[in-house]
Amino acid sequence: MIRFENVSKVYARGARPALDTVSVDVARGEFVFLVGASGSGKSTFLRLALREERPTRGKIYVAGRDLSRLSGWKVPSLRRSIGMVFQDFRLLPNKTVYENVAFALEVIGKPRHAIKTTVPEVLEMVGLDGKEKRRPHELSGGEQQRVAIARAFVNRPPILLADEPTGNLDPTTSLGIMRLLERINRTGTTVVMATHDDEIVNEMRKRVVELSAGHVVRDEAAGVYGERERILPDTAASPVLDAPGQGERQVHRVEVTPETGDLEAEAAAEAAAARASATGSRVQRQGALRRADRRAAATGMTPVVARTAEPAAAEPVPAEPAAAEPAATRPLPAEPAAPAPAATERTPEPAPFSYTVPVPYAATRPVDPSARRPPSDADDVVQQVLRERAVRAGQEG
Ligand SMILES: Nc1ncnc2c1ncn2[C@@H]1O[C@H](COP(=O)(O)OP(=O)(O)OP(=O)(O)O)[C@@H](O)[C@H]1O
Repeated sequence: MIRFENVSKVYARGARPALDTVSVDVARGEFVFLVGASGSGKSTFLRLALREERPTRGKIYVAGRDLSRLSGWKVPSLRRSIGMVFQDFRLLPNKTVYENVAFALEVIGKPRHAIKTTVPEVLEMVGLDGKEKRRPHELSGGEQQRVAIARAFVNRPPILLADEPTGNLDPTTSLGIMRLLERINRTGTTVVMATHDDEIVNEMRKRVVELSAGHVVRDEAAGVYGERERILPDTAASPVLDAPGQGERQVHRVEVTPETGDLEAEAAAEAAAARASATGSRVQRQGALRRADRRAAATGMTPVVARTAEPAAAEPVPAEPAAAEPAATRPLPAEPAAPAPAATERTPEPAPFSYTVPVPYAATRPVDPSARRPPSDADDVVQQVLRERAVRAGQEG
């Protein structure tokens, strides 16, 4: 259904190939996770399959078409056979849920009566019946992603490509989205999903293709996410706080060191710190770190980096299962335990645990405010911490 033969892609100003001699064959009806560090080439792979980019070398076949021979006027026909879902939903803000989905059919010239029957069906399938008249800003992040999936799937394309579709969502909502994508896959649709979500990849046990600096370094049936340390070295910089089997959980005081003055990045960093210090499991904390990294990235900042971690206190806990344990024996971790109201109040010793948002990078990704997650408890905590900090600063000043 999708075949890359020795495909390389060098962007005009790229220092190195974004993809380098990549060969991947995705059969009809498969579900494939594309994993790899930021910049490893996942989105480039998806864009090439969509003919948004053209390869520098190599051949790409999608839905029976040789993309190198596809003339420009046939590209819309190719794209009709591919549904695309993005991390930031990309809904039309002034259109209702119904209109957003109907629009995808209108632009390909579907008759009005067909649209009238198809749209309600697909909205019911994604669990949004009753919300047809809402606009995107009146929906939660998960609901917005469901609309985006409905829009991508309403034409029943044989292929669905998803670029970090759960990147802006909390774990429970992400799980619902994954169930939906799995259902779509069971209808026979081939799904290729780029993701950093290790919990989901480990849970679902689908084929995993791992990219590293533009090379395929792993192609594994029923695979797992892989070594986080290798794929995401920034979170690996954080020593594992309670390694499995050691039987000890460490409680940490949290100090956040934002260097940018950017409130949103600061909030994201602080949420990471607060969540990471909450007494959850190792897997939960790693999930919290990852989500906070994503949130920091969504604000246009580099991911949160854990710099140091030392124990401030210890309490016994039972040993944890390893993250890579088979899905059958490891339920998807729950949302991390609610962080303490102010992490800094939980232990008396200062700053053994420190986070920083090192360098802002000029917004390479525009931030769509409508794509942001609705506020969570953790956000309230962040706001409270920031308010307290402002009060303290006022007192000291
Ligand atoms: N339009 C572009 N022009 C120049 N270089 C680009 C362009 N798009 C991507 N790149 C570069 O190509 C490489 C691969 O980028 P790509 O977006 O495919 O990675 P990714 O694995 O999807 O990353 P992420 O997980 O952060 O989304 C990176 O080095 C990136 O900087």
